[in-house]
Amino acid sequence: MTTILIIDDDIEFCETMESLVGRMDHRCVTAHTLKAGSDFLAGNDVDVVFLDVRLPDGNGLTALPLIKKAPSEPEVIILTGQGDPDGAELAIQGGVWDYLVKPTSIKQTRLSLSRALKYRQEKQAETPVALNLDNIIGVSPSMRKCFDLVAKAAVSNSQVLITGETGTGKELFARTIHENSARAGHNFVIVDCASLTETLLESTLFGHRKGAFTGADADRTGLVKVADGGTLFLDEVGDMPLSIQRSFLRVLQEKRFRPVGQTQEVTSNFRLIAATNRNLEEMVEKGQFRRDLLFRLWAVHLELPPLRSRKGDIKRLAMFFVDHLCEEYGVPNKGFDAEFFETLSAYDWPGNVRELFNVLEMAFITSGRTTTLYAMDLPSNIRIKVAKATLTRDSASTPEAAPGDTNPPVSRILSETEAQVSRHFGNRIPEIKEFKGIMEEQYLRELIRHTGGNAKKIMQISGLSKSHFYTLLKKKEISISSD
Ligand SMILES: Nc1ncnc2c1ncn2[C@@H]1O[C@H](COP(=O)(O)OP(=O)(O)OP(=O)(O)O)[C@@H](O)[C@H]1O
Repeated sequence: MTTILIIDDDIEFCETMESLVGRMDHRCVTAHTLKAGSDFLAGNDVDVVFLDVRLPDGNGLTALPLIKKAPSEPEVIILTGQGDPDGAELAIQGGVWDYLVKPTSIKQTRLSLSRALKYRQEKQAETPVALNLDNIIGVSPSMRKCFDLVAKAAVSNSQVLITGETGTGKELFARTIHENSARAGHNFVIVDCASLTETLLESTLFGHRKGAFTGADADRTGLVKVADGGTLFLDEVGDMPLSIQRSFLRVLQEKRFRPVGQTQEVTSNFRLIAATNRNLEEMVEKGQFRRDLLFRLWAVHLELPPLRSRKGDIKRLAMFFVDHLCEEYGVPNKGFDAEFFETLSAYDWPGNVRELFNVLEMAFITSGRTTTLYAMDLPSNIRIKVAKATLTRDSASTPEAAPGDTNPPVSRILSETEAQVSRHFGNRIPEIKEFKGIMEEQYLRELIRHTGGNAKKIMQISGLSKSHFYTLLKKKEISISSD
């Protein structure tokens, strides 16, 4: 459903907008401060933001760049009490869709909103959808942005620079770009610049003739040549010595090079994807990386987010990887106890997806033949860190705050339902009874979690009678203490 966010401190105006937007069949959310609006944008998909200029905690125009950079990259319409030509100019330069001065007519507001939404729809339809992303898991807005870039990179031939912390999937994304590109029928060649000495890196990249240096007892084809027609993936490019950066820049420009000890040049039509977890701009400033090479590398820049900033993906990644382990070990699929996921989401994952997969494999092995994975199966160092962090957080937060999870409860119910449905039914649409059953179960689990199992709050929020609530728990086999 299309979501419209109104950031305005005029409560009466917000109510008028809510009714206008509601009549257009869109969801409308209001925020009366910049902070409340930004918090909502950080965790939710928003299509259009109506933004006031003078707000109690700051100026809307100053906050515009941050609002435009929110994960869902919303369109922005400025709706201000004071018309100001300079402000309008500033806003348009900042990429706003429209600049309206209050009071505006209903017709004008509707028209502006409809146009912004139409533009957004067209913009989103531009993304190629035929990508094969079978091995990449992620539904968070930041990952969806990465998929859009993968799609653009796959249809182009330009250099790609992938940055991100260790274990965020740089190699996986590089391979995915290659496999979705016109070069897929040729080699995907990996060179790890960090693991080779300067001399070895040079001969690995460009090849050498027999006898070119001590130990060169046979001709060797360089990996740049092996990547002819395909993709060369330079991992840890920040570790490439300056002397090789110079020769490599020439190879990138001319697509020809001379193997060590050979007089004739060799050509190679390769596409370069480079990756690093280092800050190349900083390295350029310190004279450790060539600026001209950096400019060449980042024709397309894909920045992979750390796992701790997209905790909504942890559950799907875990289900994907444990299913894969079950298949590999030839055992029936395993289920998960709710606390298992809670512990995973409460941990910070400094080693990102690689660390998550290692931990899951340990838990999988510990669980032996049992058909469910419990938090107890996780390595004790993780459980201890989570327990300590939760204790510190609990003493400072409200009882309703779930550890490590910043999504609103309704989003959690919906995303849990979606995950369960896709797990059980794949692409098939379930019967309505089955679907309702799953949704009902997720609602109950979230309700218990949100209230910490407090019966009075449960009845207040849900409107259920005690007996009805306990009948439902029994039917769904949910125990209030373990959930
Ligand atoms: N979004 C994802 N979906 C599924 N698997 C993922 C995802 N991201 C990473 N992985 C898996 O995590 C592991 C680490 O990924 P990868 O080696 O690509 O990370 P990296 O960023 O290149 O790490 P490093 O910087 O240490 O070289 C791999 O097993 C990869 O398949």
